[in-house]
Amino acid sequence: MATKLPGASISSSCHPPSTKSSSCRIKVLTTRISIQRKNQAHRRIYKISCCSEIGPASANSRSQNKRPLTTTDLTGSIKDGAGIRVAYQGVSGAYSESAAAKAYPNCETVPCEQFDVAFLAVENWIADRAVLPIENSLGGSIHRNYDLLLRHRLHIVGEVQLSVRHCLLANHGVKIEDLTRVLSHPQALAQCEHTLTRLRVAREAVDDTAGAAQFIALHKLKDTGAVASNDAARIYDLNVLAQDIQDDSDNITRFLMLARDPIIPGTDRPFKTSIVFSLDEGPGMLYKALAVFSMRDINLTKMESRPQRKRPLLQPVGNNDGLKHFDYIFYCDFEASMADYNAQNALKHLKEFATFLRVLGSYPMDINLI
Ligand SMILES: O=C(O)C(=O)C[C@]1(C(=O)O)C=C[C@@H](O)C=C1
Repeated sequence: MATKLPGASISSSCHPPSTKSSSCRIKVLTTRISIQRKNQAHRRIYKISCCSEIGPASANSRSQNKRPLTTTDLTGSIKDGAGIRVAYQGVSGAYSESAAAKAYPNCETVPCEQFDVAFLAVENWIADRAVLPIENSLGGSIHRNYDLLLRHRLHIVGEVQLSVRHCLLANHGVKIEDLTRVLSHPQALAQCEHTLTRLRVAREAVDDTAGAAQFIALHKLKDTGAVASNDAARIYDLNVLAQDIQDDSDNITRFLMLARDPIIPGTDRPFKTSIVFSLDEGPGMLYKALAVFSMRDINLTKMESRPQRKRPLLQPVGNNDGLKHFDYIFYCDFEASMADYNAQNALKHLKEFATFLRVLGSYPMDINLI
């Protein structure tokens, strides 16, 4: 059968990165997304159109003997990830790819150049899910992804916590004392602050940890190392000069899984809900907002404030007429499911005085750390 996707359909001048689905013929393009093909150095440009279509490659490619799908097939495949394409930022060997594999073990991963490309890949049906780092126990929040959550319309459908163990990688024959420079993702460099200071090497930020490993391997650099995973060492054939170089052995990154549609929240296991809201300026406003949770005994697990990009400066009321101050939006995670009346009432209450409120997702908590 032809795969006619609802909403925006996709077209491209080359084949999609999927090796598993070959039944789609893709054409006509307007918006461009560059996605790095897994395990390949070259990049292919994918283009997306709102008016194009995905059709059958040919009548011959249709499978004659396929049995009809059942609901069991669907629920099973979401859980183990079979047939699901998961976009992540970076190249093969990035921690985000490991997070994707933890969430959807048999999924097909789709490497993307930037975080916003991963959002677009899902919005435009190139991928089914995006997996994005949101916070790290040593480095703190990944602000870019907070901003993108608000800018895009995807829903959080899950979270994954991953223990991140960094290695210092170099080409074969290179010794630690040969290194004058180390490349990695800014978060990874921050997580290895002490080790890198001790080594007295210059730090250079690149888009992702595995990209740093790929770069030093490709250019056969003898004076430059990379902070990346054991997987990256294996994939790009690099030597591991040092293991576990993060400042604390408990280095955990929390990733979010995003989808075009929300999941139906349950009460059968621990759930978390993520919201974003804004408030009027005034004393005690944030206190009042947080009280809607505390008075219902709902535990908050994370708060993050970000400047409102469209209204960064506020003209205050009262006698400070000349002064302007910043206007913020608040991201908040709490331990409750939106299927729970208590949580619904808390949000109804918050809505009475919040100037803006959006539920980003209600999803099962990750309680298995790996
Ligand atoms: O560069 C990678 O490998 C990533 O997956 C990104 C990222 C991040 O953005 O925090 C993910 C986990 C680690 O905390 C370091 C880097």
